[in-house]
Order: sequence, then structure tokens, then C-alpha cells
Amino acid sequence: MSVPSVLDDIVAGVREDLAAREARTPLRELRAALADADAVRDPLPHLRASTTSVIAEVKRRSPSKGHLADIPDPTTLAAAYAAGGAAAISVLTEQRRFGGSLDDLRAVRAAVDVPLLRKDFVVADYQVVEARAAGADLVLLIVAALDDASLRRLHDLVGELGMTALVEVHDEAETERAVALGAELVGVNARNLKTLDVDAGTFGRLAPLVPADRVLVAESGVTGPDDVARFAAEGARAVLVGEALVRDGDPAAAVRAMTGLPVRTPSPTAGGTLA
Ligand SMILES: O=C(O)c1ccccc1NCC(=O)[C@H](O)[C@H](O)COP(=O)(O)O
Repeated sequence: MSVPSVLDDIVAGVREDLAAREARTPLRELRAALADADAVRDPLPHLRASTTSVIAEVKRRSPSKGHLADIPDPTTLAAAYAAGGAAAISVLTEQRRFGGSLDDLRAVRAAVDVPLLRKDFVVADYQVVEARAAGADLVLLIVAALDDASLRRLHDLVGELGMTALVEVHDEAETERAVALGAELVGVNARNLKTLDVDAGTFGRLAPLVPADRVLVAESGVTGPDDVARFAAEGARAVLVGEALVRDGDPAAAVRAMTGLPVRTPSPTAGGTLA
């Protein structure tokens, strides 16, 4: 008998909660609500800059670390991230394991002008429409959680709604799938979803498999400017940071310190050059 992975377990809970929300508000009603949604804020111009950007995360707890921070008002934290120059803010909306919610996303939307990522375990069209209705500009799609048909359908839907997908990979096979999909924004997550260990070498291993015209984001285990400088030298245009920022007494300064470092853009022929 195979033991469910952490990801399987999280997705099972997500599907249960999703069914309950869908029973309350059918997809067609949610789609109608999009007529009143604010315009999408395009994150790509900022993320394509030749110096590092930060996607700063609102994260209360996690399966790997348990409690991380009391965040009674996510708008205060989001305002600090924006003041520090965050290119985007990631709002974890998964409730059971991360303590987030769509209410957090709505509140942050009303409080700051930067693009927002819905960080969740998205497996259904409903969650994409819900993300836009709540004010998201980006949606995380985790390749490991989706078969090819679902990945393509959700990626297309994110684009149809004017948003950008952050397509997340953990290994070579997933990276190939993300590239074949045509993902413009590719997140390399260093956290192994089976062991939950972070391997700082994952980004350097997978980055060369991604064509130079895509935007690479290094995710998980980023603790400060030294890590950012290392990932930038390996081609990361942005880092996605949760724990280090929510635990920092001065999150605006922490974001600022990770922003604006030179990024190494790979040349089509070899190694790469500093942009
Ligand atoms: O953070 C976890 O423990 C985790 C476990 C299982 C699936 C996803 C998980 N985290 C989601 C993330 O990708 C991180 O929140 C994000 O990359 C920021 O990571 P960090 O800076 O290490 O908090």
C-alpha cells in the first residue's frame, strides 16, 4: 500500500474545502462576479528587470516548520513588503496547513498596489476564477500536483483571465513539463515535497534547463541577501521568500536588502553574462 505524500494529503483537504465553497457559490455565479473585479496588475515588467526582485509571502505556518508568525492583520505586513519594494506579494490562501484564507487575499488587495500571487494548491478551474475574484494577479500552479491536461487547462484559464501563472517545479521531469507548457514564469522550489527538506542546490541544477526568455524564480529556504546573490548568479530574477520575512522584525528592510542585486542572464551559447 502506498503512503500518501504531504502533497497528496494537502490536496485532499483542499478538494474537500473546495467542494464546500462550490456548493455555496457555483462557478457561474463566481464568474459573473469577475465583471466587478479590479484590473489585473501585470507583474512581469518588474520581474523581468535585470536586478533581483522579491516576491514576499504572507505565511503564518507550514507543514515543515509549524507556527511561523502571528499575523493578525496581513495588511500591515503587506504594507511593509510594499514599502520595502516587493515586486509582488504572495498570499497563502490554504487554510488547513498554512492558516491562510481568501479573506487575507482580499484584505491585502485593498491595502497595497503591488501584484498579488494566490499561493495555494490549485487543482480546479474554480480556484482560478476565485483567485481573480479575490484580487489575485498571479496564480501558483504546482506541476507535481497536476497531470498534463489539467496543467494546460489551468494555465490557459489563468491567461484567459489576464493573470500570470507561476509554474512551480521541483525536479528535471517537472521542469521539462513546465518548459513544454510555455510557462513564462517558472518557480524552482527547493523544498522536496516528500521529505520537506530544502536543497539549496536544486535551483542551480534546474535553471540551465529553462530557456533564457523565461523568468526564473527561486523559491523556499531563502534566508537573506547572500542566498539571493547566489541564486541571482545562477539566473534567478526573483526570489519567493516566506519564513525569513515573516520572522524578521523589519520586513521592509529585509525585502529592500534582497532587492536590486545583479542577475546573471544565461547566454544561448554558454554559461551566461551579467545583465
Ligand atoms: O513551507 C512548507 O512547509 C511547505 C510544505 C509543503 C508544500 C509547500 C510548502 N511551502 C510552500 C512554499 O512554497 C513556501 O511557502 C515558499 O516557497 C516560501 O518558502 P520559505 O521562504 O522557505 O518560507
